[in-house]
Amino acid sequence: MKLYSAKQIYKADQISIKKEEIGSNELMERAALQLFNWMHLRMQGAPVKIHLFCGIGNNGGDGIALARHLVDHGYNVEVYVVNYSEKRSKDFLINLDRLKDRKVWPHFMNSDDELPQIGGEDIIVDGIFGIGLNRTPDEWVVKIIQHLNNSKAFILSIDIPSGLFTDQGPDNFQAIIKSNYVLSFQTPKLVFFLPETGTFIEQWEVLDIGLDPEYLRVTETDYELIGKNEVLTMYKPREKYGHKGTYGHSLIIGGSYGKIGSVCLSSRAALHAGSGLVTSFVPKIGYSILQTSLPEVMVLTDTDENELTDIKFNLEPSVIGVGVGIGTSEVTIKALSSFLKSNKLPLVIDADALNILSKNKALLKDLSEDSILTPHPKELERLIGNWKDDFEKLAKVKEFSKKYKCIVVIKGAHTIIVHGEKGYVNTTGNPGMATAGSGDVLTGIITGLRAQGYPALDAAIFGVYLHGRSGDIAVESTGFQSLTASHLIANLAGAFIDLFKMPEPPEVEKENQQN
Ligand SMILES: NC(=O)C1=CN([C@@H]2O[C@H](COP(=O)(O)OP(=O)(O)OC[C@H]3O[C@@H](n4cnc5c(N)ncnc54)[C@H](OP(=O)(O)O)[C@@H]3O)[C@@H](O)[C@H]2O)[C@@H](O)CC1
Ligand SMILES: [K+]
Repeated sequence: MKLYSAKQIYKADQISIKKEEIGSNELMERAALQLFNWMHLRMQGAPVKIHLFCGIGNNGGDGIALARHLVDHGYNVEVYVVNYSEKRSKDFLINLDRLKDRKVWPHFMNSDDELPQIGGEDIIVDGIFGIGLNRTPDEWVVKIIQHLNNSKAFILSIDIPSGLFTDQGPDNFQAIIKSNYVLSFQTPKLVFFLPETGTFIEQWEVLDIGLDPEYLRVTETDYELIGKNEVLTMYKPREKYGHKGTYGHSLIIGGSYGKIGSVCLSSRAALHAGSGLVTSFVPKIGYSILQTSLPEVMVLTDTDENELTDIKFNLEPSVIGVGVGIGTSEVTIKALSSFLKSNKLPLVIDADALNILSKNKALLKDLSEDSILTPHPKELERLIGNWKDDFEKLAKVKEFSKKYKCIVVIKGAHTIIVHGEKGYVNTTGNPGMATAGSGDVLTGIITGLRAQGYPALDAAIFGVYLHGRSGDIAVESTGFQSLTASHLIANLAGAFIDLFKMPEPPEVEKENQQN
């Protein structure tokens, strides 16, 4: 699913109005009707108090139009206009008049007005600012936002939580509505998925207001949301006459004394992701451990007992996953450096290999093209330096990706895969996956997919998706706390099978024969 920028949404809005020959207020009416239907379906006329806080732009206009529909259906509403500017939008004014025709008089809130009482069981509709926010709200508006956040009421935001910029980081976190539910028009916004701003959104849903499908289809976006539909187009079915050679050979290079487990996890994950063959390259200390725990995996060893000192092998793997558990000792840095200098094969690079690259940036130019780097936030900071907000981070990663012709997997609650100018935002996974070895499993999965001939970008996107999906399946039986990295491997099969599961049909009520 494409994540459109505010500029693109405004453009879609203009094109739709022109093509359909409708007034902009008709588009607002569609939006308001969608909002109303969503609420009405859930509330079924319940006499709960609904406080609608509306700005003076089109987000506020949506709120005012929604208020009219709620009034028409007998709901208990109170409307407030947060009067932060003289420049009321045309469609806001049209809808204000329509509301007044119903003898509903909003409270116009100005800088020195008292804040209204809001009960814990009430509902707040947040229509103060939409995607038109372009500067920090005034202090008195921030106070209203804080007041709403401090209430116990359920907050339903129209389009985007008020105070969140659509395409840039926040400058005042106090000025943002903490939303329980966001009904977002046509597209979710990128900020819903970034670590700094995602916390302002508990749940979201898209309402289709019928913006021009042609424009939406042909328009390229900087970011895409990755779900099942997106990865299904990447999936490579197995061929009847395929053999293990068809599905590639993964080489996992890693480990040091006390950290052989990471190699076990990566190697096992590569196997379960479908790699035809898997070989592990470890210090001697890892030999028996791997041979005992993973009979399917072949093992090569370094000349050193405890750490990697000389990475040499005489086989031609399809892909190499390197870095888990290697540590950062001088000899290992040397071994990795000379390996990278001579290597031409596709790479997946993780953990201490990333830390070594950070300290020896000259090595980055030795990476084979389309190498996949999988840093967690700390490793990323070491690689690209710190950032002032998520948008600066993304911009820096894009530069890095272009400079070194690599793919960067920014691990997080919503892992983002960056390739050049484009970012892919993953939707699977859960907090239970923040556990030891989870990253080693991801490295193994991506390596295993790359071995099977998935292009680098597909392997990274699909791998991240599958890893998260396994976590989501696992957590149903483990709970968050007890989920371990091994569960992620054990449930990988389920994640593959789930790709082809049809959605559950809606439950049809049995007809009552007597009526
Ligand atoms: N696109 C679509 O398809 C559809 C969109 N719809 C809805 O429209 C919403 C966007 O509406 P919008 O453009 O009127 O902007 P909105 O967010 O209401 O802000 C209002 C104005 O406030 C101003 N302003 C900004 N920051 C400020 C600040 N800190 N303090 C004070 N003032 C500030 C700024 O004007 P400025 O003063 O800069 O000229 C801005 O224009 C969108 O989210 C959706 O809900 C639907 O109706 C259906 C179709
Ligand atoms: K809003």
